[in-house]
Amino acid sequence: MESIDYLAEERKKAEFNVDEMKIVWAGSRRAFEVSDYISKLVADDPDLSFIFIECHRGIQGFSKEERTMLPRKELFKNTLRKSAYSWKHIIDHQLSEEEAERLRYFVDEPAFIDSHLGVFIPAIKGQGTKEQLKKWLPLAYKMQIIGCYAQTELGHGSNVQGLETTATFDPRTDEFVIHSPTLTSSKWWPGGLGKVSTHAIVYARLITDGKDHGINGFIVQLRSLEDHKPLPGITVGDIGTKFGNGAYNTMDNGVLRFDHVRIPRDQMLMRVAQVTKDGKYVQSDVPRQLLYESMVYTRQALVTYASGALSRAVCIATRYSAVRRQFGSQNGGQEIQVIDYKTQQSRLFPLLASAYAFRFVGEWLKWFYTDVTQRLQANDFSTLPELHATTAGIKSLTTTATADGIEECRKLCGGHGYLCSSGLPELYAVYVPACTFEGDNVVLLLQVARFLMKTVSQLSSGKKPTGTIAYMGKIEHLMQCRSDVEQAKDWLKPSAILEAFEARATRMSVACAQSLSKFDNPEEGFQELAPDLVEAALAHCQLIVVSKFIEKLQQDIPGEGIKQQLEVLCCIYALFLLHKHHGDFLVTGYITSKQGLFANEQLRALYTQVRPNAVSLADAFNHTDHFLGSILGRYDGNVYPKLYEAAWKDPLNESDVPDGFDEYIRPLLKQQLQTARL
Ligand SMILES: Cc1cc2nc3c(=O)[nH]c(=O)nc-3n(C[C@H](O)[C@H](O)[C@H](O)COP(=O)(O)OP(=O)(O)OC[C@H]3O[C@@H](n4cnc5c(N)ncnc54)[C@H](O)[C@@H]3O)c2cc1C
Repeated sequence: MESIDYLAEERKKAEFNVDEMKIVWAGSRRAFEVSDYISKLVADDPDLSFIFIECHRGIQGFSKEERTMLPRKELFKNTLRKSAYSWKHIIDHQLSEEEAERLRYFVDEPAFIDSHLGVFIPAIKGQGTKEQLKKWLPLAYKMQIIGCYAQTELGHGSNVQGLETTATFDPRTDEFVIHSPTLTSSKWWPGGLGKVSTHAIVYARLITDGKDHGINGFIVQLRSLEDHKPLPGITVGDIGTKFGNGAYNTMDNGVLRFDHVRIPRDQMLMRVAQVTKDGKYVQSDVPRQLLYESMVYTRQALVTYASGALSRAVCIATRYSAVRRQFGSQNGGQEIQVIDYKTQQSRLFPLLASAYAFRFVGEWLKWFYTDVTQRLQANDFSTLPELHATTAGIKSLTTTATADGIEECRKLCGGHGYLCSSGLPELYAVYVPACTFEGDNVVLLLQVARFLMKTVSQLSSGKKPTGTIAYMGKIEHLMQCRSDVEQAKDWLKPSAILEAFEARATRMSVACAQSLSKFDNPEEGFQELAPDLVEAALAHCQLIVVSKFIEKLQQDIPGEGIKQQLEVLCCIYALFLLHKHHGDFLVTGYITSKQGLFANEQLRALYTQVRPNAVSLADAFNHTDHFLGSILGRYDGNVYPKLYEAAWKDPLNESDVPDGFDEYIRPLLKQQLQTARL
């Protein structure tokens, strides 16, 4: 039977070509085609016809339907099955590395394989010598070994220098002895460690000849490759159930302890520093920051994932807001679609705009990361500090905004948003640790602040700032200029927006630097002023996102109405931030309160402009119903019958009379609690 599209009227209102926008969203026609093909491969799961996999309740293929209802052990086993099944797909369909990454993305289930491919392999690539790459990468790429990234300990995460695990060199046997000297030195959190990984990159204090040389990475085998049992001296397990149903509980985040475990000397990752046979510590000319290159890689990737996660929540909330009606029926007509309420628009449309903004800054960050890594190969390390600060800052900004945005989308869906079948609770639960892993978001902004303070302090020495901090080169102008906005529509000019964000960021950084200079001890000053420094760092990062969106619009973007829509979204993103952080712009003296009110007036007008296009802008994300995993966000908008249907699939509804009636409900009703066995 032909299905009805309940959102067809909304789709007819679009003032742009949705198919062309899908390509802009994907980054290129090729990227779109790969994503489209792989997402459908996963959603349709064609191999199911001949593969029979026995599983709890008959779950097969890439189904996600019952994930939030499964007990942890079954959930985890099912994830193992899906990972193996994905790997089989990758081999059977001879998928490229890019396609394989897309496949894992659309399978949409955190698993050990993510740590293996996403951090273990990049860590070896970034920190290993040529010989080490030759030995370990083929094994890892074929999954003959499975690895994880074991840095965080029970006692220390953010403070990497505080890690306690030791790697002491024994020149007699040419080995390192890996040891966990205290309870707090237990490795704690690494994904894939608990139950699956056979190997780990273990970060430990390198000790040779009684001297501590700081933290270094070591490849350590944890489990037998025959029976998967932990090797002698290794204690390893899962750290326990995490937040939410389903969600990140598919991942075996682990705990690991070492009791004097010996590994050969050549399992120390030696690109940055070496230990010779006689125990001499030799630092190479490669900067120590490269030790954390894999974190930089992961952080830039997390920015694109942020746009993906936010776009899912926004897609669900936008479609549902167009389906949902409340109040305002006249003469027996239909009630108002909740998407037409200005309050709904003022909460939803900035998130829609943010999803696009994060997409474009993610695209740019990927380019920047590639550019810096190419320079590194030519021993040019000049842009490495900027890359560190930028990936840290943009990861922090986008993941915080995305986690908050998903929760806002849940609220935008009212009561039904609280049901797991809306897809939003699980999306939030699975996403929110991104604010913590790969660096706590506040700690990351403090790193950006250090970079900014250094930049400001170097301005007087004549060092010309470049790249994302080039704007500081215009410090004299930016410290004294005033906004020339005279009416609301003047805020549509990219130059007006850009100067506002540059002036605000510069003034906040300079104010922090001036306050810092009053302290005799700069470190004490930094601690005291940390909240202001975090705000200055955020202002700088918001400027980057806004400026990259504006830069994107300067490119040639073909397609009917595409550029106009993106211009509207760009202005919504920037003016929403200006409205939200109104105080910053006022206090730093760049705008008057009247100009602030103009920004808000313009914002409201932009919401009206985006309204007819909202559903189509969400369609342009090209999410399949399988990937969205949401009844509220269904493409066809057929929400109510499907919600009703889904309720009856809950295990509680398997019988009319619940298990426990005889023991606990009947005695209550019959006033027999005194004799009941409770
Ligand atoms: C789901 C998940 C997966 C993970 N996967 C891995 C993995 O694969 N491998 C791995 O090694 N680790 C992993 N981790 C660990 C993760 O990297 C750490 O949790 C993270 O770096 C934060 O460190 P922490 O837990 O020590 O937080 P803490 O640093 O203890 O943070 C606690 C609070 O203190 C604040 N704080 C800390 N330092 C400062 C400071 N200098 N100034 C101001 N405030 C500060 C923070 O902002 C935060 O509010 C994972 C964590 C999670 C949640």
